[in-house]
Amino acid sequence: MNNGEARLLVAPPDPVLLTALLEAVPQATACISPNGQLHCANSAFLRLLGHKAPLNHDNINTLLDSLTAQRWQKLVAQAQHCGTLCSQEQKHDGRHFALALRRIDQWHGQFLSLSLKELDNPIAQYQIQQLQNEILRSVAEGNPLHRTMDILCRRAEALAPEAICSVMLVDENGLLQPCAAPSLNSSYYDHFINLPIGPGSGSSGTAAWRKTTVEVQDIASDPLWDNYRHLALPLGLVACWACPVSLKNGKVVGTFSLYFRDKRGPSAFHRQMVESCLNVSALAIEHNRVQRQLENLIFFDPLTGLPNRTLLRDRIDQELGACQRSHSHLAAIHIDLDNFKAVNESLGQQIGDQLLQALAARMQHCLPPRSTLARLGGDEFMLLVPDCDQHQARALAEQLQHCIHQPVAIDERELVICAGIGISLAPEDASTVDNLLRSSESALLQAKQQGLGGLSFYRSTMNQAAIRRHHHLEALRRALNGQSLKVHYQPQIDFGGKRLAGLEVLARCQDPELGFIPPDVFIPLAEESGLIGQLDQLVMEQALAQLALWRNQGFAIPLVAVNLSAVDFRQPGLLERIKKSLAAHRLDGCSLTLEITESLLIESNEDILATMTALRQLGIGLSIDDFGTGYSSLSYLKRFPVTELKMDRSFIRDIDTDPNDKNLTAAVIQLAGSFQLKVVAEGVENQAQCDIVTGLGCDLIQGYHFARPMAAADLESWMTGQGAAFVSRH
Ligand SMILES: Nc1nc2c(ncn2[C@@H]2O[C@@H]3COP(=O)(O)O[C@H]4[C@@H](O)[C@H](n5cnc6c(=O)[nH]c(N)nc65)O[C@@H]4COP(=O)(O)O[C@H]3[C@H]2O)c(=O)[nH]1
Repeated sequence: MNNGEARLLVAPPDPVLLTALLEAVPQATACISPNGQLHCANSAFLRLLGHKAPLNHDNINTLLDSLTAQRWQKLVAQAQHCGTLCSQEQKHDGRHFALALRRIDQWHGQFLSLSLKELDNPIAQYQIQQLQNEILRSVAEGNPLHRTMDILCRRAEALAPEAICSVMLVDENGLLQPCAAPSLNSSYYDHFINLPIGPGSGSSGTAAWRKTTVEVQDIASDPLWDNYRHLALPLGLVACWACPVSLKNGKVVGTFSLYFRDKRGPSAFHRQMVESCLNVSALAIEHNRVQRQLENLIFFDPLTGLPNRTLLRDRIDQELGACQRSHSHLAAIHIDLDNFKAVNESLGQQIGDQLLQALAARMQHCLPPRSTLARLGGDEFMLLVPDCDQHQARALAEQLQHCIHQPVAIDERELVICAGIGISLAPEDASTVDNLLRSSESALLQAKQQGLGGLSFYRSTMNQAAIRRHHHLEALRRALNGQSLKVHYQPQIDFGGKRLAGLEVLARCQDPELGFIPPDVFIPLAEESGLIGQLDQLVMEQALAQLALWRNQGFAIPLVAVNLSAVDFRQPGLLERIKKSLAAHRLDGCSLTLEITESLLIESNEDILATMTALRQLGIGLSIDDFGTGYSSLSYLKRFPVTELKMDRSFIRDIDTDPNDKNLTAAVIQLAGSFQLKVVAEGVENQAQCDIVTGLGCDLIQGYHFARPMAAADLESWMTGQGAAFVSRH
C-alpha cells in the first residue's frame, strides 16, 4: 500500500461528500460515531426527526430523545460485535421507530451507519416479531413441519382475525400437499392432495406455478377458481390471496394463503405479516427437507429404500419393550438369498442391484401390519414382526420364501433365486437387541447348512458346535475387515541343490476375543460362507508384496506358493486379479505357485482347464496339494497342465515305520517323474523321514525338520541365521 492509499483509508470522510452520497439512499440514513455524535445525514433522516437544518455534531440522544446514553452504548456494542443490529425505539412524542445500526469497517471503525423507519403500528410489528420468534423456536425444538406450520397459521389468524390461513407444500413432482390449515374444514383441504400446480388449480396452485402472488378478490367469478369454487363458496370462502414460498435459489416449495369471508384484497398490514410468514415458512420447509435427507441417509438403505440396520435396531429396541409389556412374542426373521454372489459375479453388480430392488419391493407386499422389513446389507434382510408366535413366524417365512422364489424378469432375463431363513423369537431366544440379531443369525446359519431354501428356528439348546461355528464366523469377518488376518511363510527346501525352493504362504487368524483360530477351522468356514475369495486375495496380496520387498533386500527367494481354494478357482476374473497383483509388485508369473486340491481336477471342467492353461502361460506354477488323499484316478494329470505334486503329510508321518506309506510315496515320485512333475514332501519332521524321501528321489522338502511356518520377521531371522546355508543374498 502506498502512502496516498493509506491516507485515503484513515482520513475521516468528508461530511459534504458523504451527505451527497447518502441522498441517493431512499431510507432515512445517517453516519454516526460510536459515542453517538452525528457526522452527516440525508434529508430523509432530517425530515423524519422534524429538523430542517443540518444536524452536524448533534448527539443521537438529543434526536431520539428517549434513547439514553447507556442504551445507545449497548446498541453500539452489539452492532460492533455482530456487524448489524435492529431494534425498536420510541420518541417522547410517542412515535415508534425501527432502528438499524450497521458497523462500517473503514476509517478504523470511527463510524456506524444508522437507518430509521417510522412504524405505523408498533404493537402489530412487535406481534409479528413475536410470531417469527415462535416459529423459529418451534423449528429449533425439532417439531414436525405440520405442527410448526399449524402454529404459524394460528398465530397469523390471531393477528388478523378476518383471515383464514393455510400452508401447502409443493413436492418434488410439482404436486400440492396440504400441510396446515387449522381453521379450514379438512374435507375441503383434502381435495388439494396431489393436485398438480398450474393454472386453474386455485390460488395456491397458480401462485406456485407462476412463482408470484395471486390475488383473487372474488372466488365466485375468478376463472382461476372454476374447478374449486363449488368447494370453497359453501364454506363461506369468498376471496383468497396466495403467495409462493420460495427458497433462496428461487425454487418454490410451498404456498402461504389467506382466505377472506368477504370480497377484498390484503391490507398493508396483511402484506407485512405475510412477508414475515413467508420468510419463516421457507426456513422451516428448508430445515425440514434437510432433516429428512439426513434421516434418509442415516436410517435407510439407498438401494432398496428399506430401513437399514441402524433403524432396525431402534425398532427392535422399541418392540422388545412393547412385547415385554404385552407378554407377546416378537419374531426376527432373518433372510439371506442363496447364491446371490454368483448372480453378482456372473451377470454384474447392476443386475444384482436390480434383483435386490425387485425382491425388496416384492417382499413388501407380504408384510403383516406393524412389521418392519430392513436390509442388513448385501443380500441379507430382516423382517421384524410384533405379536407373532412360532407358527405364524413359520407361515410368514414360508410365504416369503415362496415370494422370493418366483422368477424375476430383468433385462429380458428370468432370474430364479431362493432364500435361507433363520427365525428367532423374543423373549424366549433373546431379550436384548444384540441377542435377537445374533440368535436369528445363528438360526440362519443352521438353515444354510440344510442347503438351498433352508428354514430353521433358533433354540437356546442349539448345539454348542453351531454356536462356536457362529463365533468363528464372526471372528473371520472381523479378521477380513480389520488387520488380524496375517500370513506365515514356511520354507520349501531343495535338498539336492541345498537352496531355498520357495515359501508356502499360510493364513493365520489371531482374534482379539477368541485367540488363535486354526486354518483347518476358518478355511472351511470361509469357503462355506463365501468369504474365501476375499481371504485368498488378501493372502496373495500380502505374500507378493512381501516377496517383492525381500527380493529388494537381496534375498534370493524363487517363489511363493499360495493356497487357492477350489471355490475361488471357479470364480470369474481370477486370472485378471492375479495378473494385476503380480504387476502391482513388478513380479513375473514364475514367482508364484498356486496350490490347488485334487477335487478341482476331478470335475473335468473346460473353464477350469482354460484358466489353468492361461495361468501356465504366465509362468505360474500349479501344484496339487494333499496329493494321494482324495481320488484314485490320476488321468487328470495328463489332461491338466499341473507342475508339481505335494505328497500329503499323512504319508510322510509314518514313512519310516509303515512300508505301505513308503511304497506309495515311491510310486508317486515315479509317477511324477514320468509326467515331469516336481514332488514336494510335506510334513517332514525328522532326519529319518528326510533321508527316506530324499533316498526315494524327492528333493523338495517342507516340514518342521527344516522350519515351521513363520511370520515375516522370524523368517528374515531364519534366512540370515539357521537357514542362511539355503538362501543366497546379492
Ligand atoms: N504336523 C506337521 N504339520 C506341518 C509340517 N509342515 C507343515 N505343516 C502344516 O501343514 C499344512 C500345510 O498346508 P496345506 O497342506 O496347504 O493345508 C493348509 C491349507 O489347505 C489351508 N490354508 C492355509 N492357509 C490358506 C490360505 O491362505 N488359503 C486357503 N485357501 N487355504 C489355506 O489350511 C491348511 C492347514 O494349514 P496349516 O494349519 O497352516 O498347516 C500347514 C502347515 O503348518 C510338519 O512338519 N508337521
